[in-house]
Amino acid sequence: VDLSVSWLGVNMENPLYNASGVMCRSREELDAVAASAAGALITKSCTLLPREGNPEPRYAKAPHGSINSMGLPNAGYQYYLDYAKAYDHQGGKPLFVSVSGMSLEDNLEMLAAFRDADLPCLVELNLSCPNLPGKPQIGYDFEASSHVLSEVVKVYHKPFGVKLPPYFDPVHFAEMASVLNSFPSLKYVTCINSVGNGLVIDLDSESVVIKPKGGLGGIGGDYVLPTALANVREFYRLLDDKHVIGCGGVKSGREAFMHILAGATAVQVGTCLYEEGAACFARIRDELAALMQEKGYATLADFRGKLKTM
Ligand SMILES: O=C(O)c1[nH]c(=O)[nH]c(=O)c1I
Repeated sequence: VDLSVSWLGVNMENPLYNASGVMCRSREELDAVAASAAGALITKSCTLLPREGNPEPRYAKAPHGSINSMGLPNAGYQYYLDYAKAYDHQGGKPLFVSVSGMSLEDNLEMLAAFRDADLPCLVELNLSCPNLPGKPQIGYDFEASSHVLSEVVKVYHKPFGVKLPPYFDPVHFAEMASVLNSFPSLKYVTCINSVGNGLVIDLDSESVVIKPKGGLGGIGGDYVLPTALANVREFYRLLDDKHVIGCGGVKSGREAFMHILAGATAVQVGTCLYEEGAACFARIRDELAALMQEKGYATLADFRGKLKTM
């Protein structure tokens, strides 16, 4: 079977890569993803200046997934710009850069720097960090999203993507799709970011499991698969001439297959990568290949977006 994906001028030998935020904050972590069976890699969302992030513990494994309130810890955009400048873009694994400025001005300054560096990597603008106390998720404010994107396209003229929060209402899917469709150079969306502000309780200690925000954090893993699949399918259906990247609940070839069936061009792995390590990519890749073989599909295009309804 052929697991390759070619999209937006990049070629991936398989559709799997890390979710931004997991195994991608340092060059050592990024190199580990690049050295694994992953088909691509994406950096931790970056800010203008380096950030420590929230107090620890700020990530915890939960019975069916994970909770995190990292608070955007990152080395600052220059670090990832330098990594991108040194990266072997011809090596066959596309590098994506995630940008999540603390303000529109910061986003524009970082995007101008990436523009001027004229690198082959694709930029993913994060509109959905749920863990900055006092800062609402841009993606939940349709007017703010439209304003941010209007300013972004004045500065950044190359194709780019956005990381979206999960939506839970058909009216919201339609509203956000309408905003996104008015930006032709916005060529992909990654659905979904963690399900914001969940609360995991440990019964033995009768306590929350992470320190920031009284224990509130973004939820990932098995808990979010149905929501992730719904967002992939709805935006696949509603967006014009854009790709959808699936993220959420992928821990085997089965969930990767589901995301692609729902319309995903490629698929990111977060919680499972955090817990299992980079070996998960070869395992999930092989499971996906076996599933395709079993079902008689030779390529991803044979079943992409072909989810049956009743
Ligand atoms: O807390 C984080 O750093 C974080 N955590 C997430 O779950 N999603 C995000 O986009 C971010 I920027």
